[in-house]
Amino acid sequence: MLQPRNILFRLKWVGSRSCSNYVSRMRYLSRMKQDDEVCRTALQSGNIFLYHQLAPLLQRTDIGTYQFPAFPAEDVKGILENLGESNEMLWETILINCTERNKAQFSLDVGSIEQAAVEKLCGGTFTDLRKAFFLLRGPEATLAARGQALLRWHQTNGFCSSTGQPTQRNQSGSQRVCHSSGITYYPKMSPVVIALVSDGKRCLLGRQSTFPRGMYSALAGFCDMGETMEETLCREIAEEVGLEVESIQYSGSQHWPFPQSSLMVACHATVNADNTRIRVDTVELEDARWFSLEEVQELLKIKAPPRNNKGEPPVFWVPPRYAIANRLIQEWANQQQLKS
Ligand SMILES: NC(=O)C1=CN([C@@H]2O[C@H](COP(=O)(O)OP(=O)(O)OC[C@H]3O[C@@H](n4cnc5c(N)ncnc54)[C@H](O)[C@@H]3O)[C@@H](O)[C@H]2O)C=CC1
Ligand SMILES: [Mg+2]
Repeated sequence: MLQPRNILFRLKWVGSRSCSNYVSRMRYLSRMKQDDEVCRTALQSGNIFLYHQLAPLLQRTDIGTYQFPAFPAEDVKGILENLGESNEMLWETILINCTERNKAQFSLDVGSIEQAAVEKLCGGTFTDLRKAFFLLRGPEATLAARGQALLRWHQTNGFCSSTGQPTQRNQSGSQRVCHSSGITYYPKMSPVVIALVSDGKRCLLGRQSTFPRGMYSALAGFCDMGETMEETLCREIAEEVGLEVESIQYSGSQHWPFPQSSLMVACHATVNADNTRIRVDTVELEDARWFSLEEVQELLKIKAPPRNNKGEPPVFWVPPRYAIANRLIQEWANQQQLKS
C-alpha cells in the first residue's frame, strides 16, 4: 500500500485556560481518582448530573433554550429521601470532571426510580442523548456525553471476563477490579479515524444505509489492532471507496458516545487528482460521491435534519455542528474559498 507522503500534524486548539488553575484542577482530579477518601469528601460538596437509563436530565430555560443542570449533592440527597430512596445511591455516582473552582462533578443514573417522579421534583426531562446533543451548547453536550459514557461502561462491565466474578469499582469510578484474578479494568474507548477526502477541487462524502435519509458524511473506520492512525485512514479509504491516499493533515479529535465510546481522530486526506474514480464497497456504504465547493456550501446551510418526505428525492445534508465530521467539512469549504 502507498504510504502517505506528507503527514502534517497541527495542534490547533489547546483550550483557553488559566495555567495555574488548570494544573491544580488536573492534580485534584487525579487525586480523586486514586484516593477513595478524597473522592468521598469531594462528593459531599460536589455537583451531580442526573440520568435515567442513560438519558441525561435537561431543563428548559425561561428563554426557551436547554441546560444540563448540576444538582448539589445535598439536593440529590433530599430528592432521594423525598422519593423514599436510600441515600446509599449517592455512592453510585461516577466522577466526570471538576469545575474551574475545583468543585467535583459526578454523574448518577437513577434508572431504578420512577422517571416521572424524578422529572417532577427536578423540573426537567430525561432526554435521549442524541436529541440532547441538538439542544445543548457545546461544553454541556460534551459533559453529558462523558457522564453517559462512564455510566454505560460501569453498567456493562460488572463481571471479570477472565473469571466471571463480579468486579468492584473504586469510589471515583475510574476503574473496576476483579479481586479474584487481580485484573484491573479501565473505561474503554475504540479509536476511530474519520477523514474528509479531497482531490484538490472536490470533497468526497458517503452514506451508510443506516444514516438518516439524505445525510452524507466524511468516511470513518475503526482502527485494527496494531495499526497506526495513518494506516487505518489509508486502509479505510481504499476499502470503502477504492482510492489511494497521498497526504494526510490532522485536524482534531472528539469523544463520540454513539453507539459505544470512540475516540474520533479527524483528518483531511488528499488523493491524486488523476485517479479519482470511486468504487464503492456496497457492504459498507450505500453511496459515495464527489461534491463541489458550491454544493458543500449549500449542505452546510442546513442546520437541522430536513423533512425528507417519502416518495420525494431526499434533501442532502451533513452531520450537525456537534459532530467532528461537520467541522472537517466546514474547514475544507473555508480552505477552498481562500484558494478561489
Ligand atoms: N462524530 C462524527 O462526526 C462521526 C462519527 N462516526 C462514527 O464513527 C464510527 C466508525 O465508523 P464506521 O464507518 O461505522 O466504521 P467502519 O468503517 O470500521 O465499519 C464498522 C464495522 O467495523 C467493525 N468493527 C471493527 N472494530 C470495531 C469496533 N471496535 N467497534 C465496533 N465495530 C467495529 C464492525 O463490523 C462494524 O460493523 C461509528 O461509530 C460512527 O458512529 C461516523 C461518522 C461521523
Ligand atoms: Mg466506515
